[in-house]
Amino acid sequence: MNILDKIQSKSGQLALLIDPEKTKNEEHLLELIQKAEFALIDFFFVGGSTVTRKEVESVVSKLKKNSEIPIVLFPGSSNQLSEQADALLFLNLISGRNPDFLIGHHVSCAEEVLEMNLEVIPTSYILIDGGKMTSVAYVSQTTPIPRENNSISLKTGIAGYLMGQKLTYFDAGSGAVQSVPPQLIQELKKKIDTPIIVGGGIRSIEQIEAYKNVGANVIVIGNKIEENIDFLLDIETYQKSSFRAR
Ligand SMILES: CC(C)=CCC/C(C)=C/CC/C(C)=C/CC/C(C)=C/COP(=O)(O)OP(=O)(O)O
Ligand SMILES: O=P(O)(O)OC[C@@H](O)CO
Ligand SMILES: [Mg+2]
Repeated sequence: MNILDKIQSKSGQLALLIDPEKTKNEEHLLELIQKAEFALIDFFFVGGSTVTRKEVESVVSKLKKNSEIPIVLFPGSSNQLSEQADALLFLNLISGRNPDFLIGHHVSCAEEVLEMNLEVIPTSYILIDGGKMTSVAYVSQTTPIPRENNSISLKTGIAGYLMGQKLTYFDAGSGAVQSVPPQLIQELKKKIDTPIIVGGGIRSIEQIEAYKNVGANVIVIGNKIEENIDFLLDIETYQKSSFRAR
């Protein structure tokens, strides 16, 4: 099954966001992989707003060597590529109006990406205000959509779909204080049939459950696990109890 089909296949899948700038120690990465496997994590997302190609390649090759969990590139720029990954989110930052993040990075890496053996997934990337300035907003020099304005967020999601994007990623930004309103996902799900990813500031099993219930296909967790790797043990317990309940 390709990665987009796997994303589409059900709601409530989990992605662990690995920031290569914060995983330079191999021992730590191996512990992360082992705990992620026990926790039945569905995807590794790899990327960051200020990461170099060398850092991406090094982390991806270690993940590939030590795990079967699919690796999805979540790039902050046109140089965050690695042929050893399984898929690339070809992000279009459509909540913003910065041409570099709408088309510039894409042109820079176009020929190279076309020749790579990667599944390329055209993705609407929509930043929602998460209650603090985030690295992504700063680096991309874009303004997130006001959190309470579901109408703009919804229309942006629909516009991306009409432009042919295969996936919508709502992000409140790494370390957000408030995560994306679940209601937004519920509303967009009623209107379009492509899958939805949500991330930014997700720190509890209750939030994971809430996003799963509104039909989010993939729920991304980064900072919470960077701060406390044992949150993966809570996820393991949750996953095993929800599998039993089926
Ligand atoms: C087409 C290609 C290859 C790239 C597109 C480039 C675009 C449009 C990127 C979107 C904007 C952006 C900068 C996204 C970064 C996403 C990301 C991996 C965020 C993770 O945030 P961190 O950088 O980890 O934040 P911290 O500083 O909190 O760690
Ligand atoms: O690090 P956190 O806050 O979990 O955010 C994950 C990701 O969606 C950020 O782009
Ligand atoms: Mg980070």
